[in-house]
Amino acid sequence: MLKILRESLLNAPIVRRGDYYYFIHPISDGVPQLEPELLEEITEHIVGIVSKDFDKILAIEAMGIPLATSISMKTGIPFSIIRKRPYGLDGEIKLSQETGYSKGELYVNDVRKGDKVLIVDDVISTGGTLVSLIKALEDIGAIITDTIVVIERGDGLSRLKDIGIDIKTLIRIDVTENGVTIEDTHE
Ligand SMILES: O=P(O)(O)OC[C@H]1O[C@H](OP(=O)(O)OP(=O)(O)O)[C@H](O)[C@@H]1O
Ligand code: HPA
Repeated sequence: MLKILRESLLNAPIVRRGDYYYFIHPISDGVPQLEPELLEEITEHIVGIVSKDFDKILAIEAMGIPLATSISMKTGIPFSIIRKRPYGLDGEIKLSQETGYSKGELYVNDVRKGDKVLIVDDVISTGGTLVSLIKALEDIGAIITDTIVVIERGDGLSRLKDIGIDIKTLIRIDVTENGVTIEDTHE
């Protein structure tokens, strides 16, 4: 299972971003090109494991977008995007995003109290992005039916668990200067 994802991760190039070993992969970067077979394999898997009662998919810009598009087309459920730039719309919420190699802002629009949302993203690493986003959605009063992330690295998942947030991931990897190793595939 998840054969294409596993093989492609083992071939991922590594670059340094400060002290951070960053892997480059079609799902997390859009380069090398994203083959439809890989997207299909991942989408099938996601649709099979998430709770079915969401009425909106929330994608985190940028690399949550192809995943959300594909899940949306498979389920018929719409998606909106947590953007990196503001629109100034009524009710827009700004939050800080901190990863292992960057700091910035995210802007939530189009989520209301009682909305049942599925959050989707490509990678969890420090967990900084999801901690901020999930707190903001809880403040709005949205119901998070599931959070699904394709690739897990680092201690982000346990950081979320420590504050009572459970998410699902497809694969756990380790990244060093020599490349990616696969620690676990969550079938
Ligand atoms: O767990 P964390 O340490 O917060 O890292 C995870 C975040 O890092 C990437 O975001 P980035 O803004 O680099 O992504 P993009 O390439 O999708 O724009 C990824 O898409 C996650 O949103
Ligand atoms: N590669 C791609 N996307 C990421 C990474 C990484 O190493 N860490 C967090 N998002």
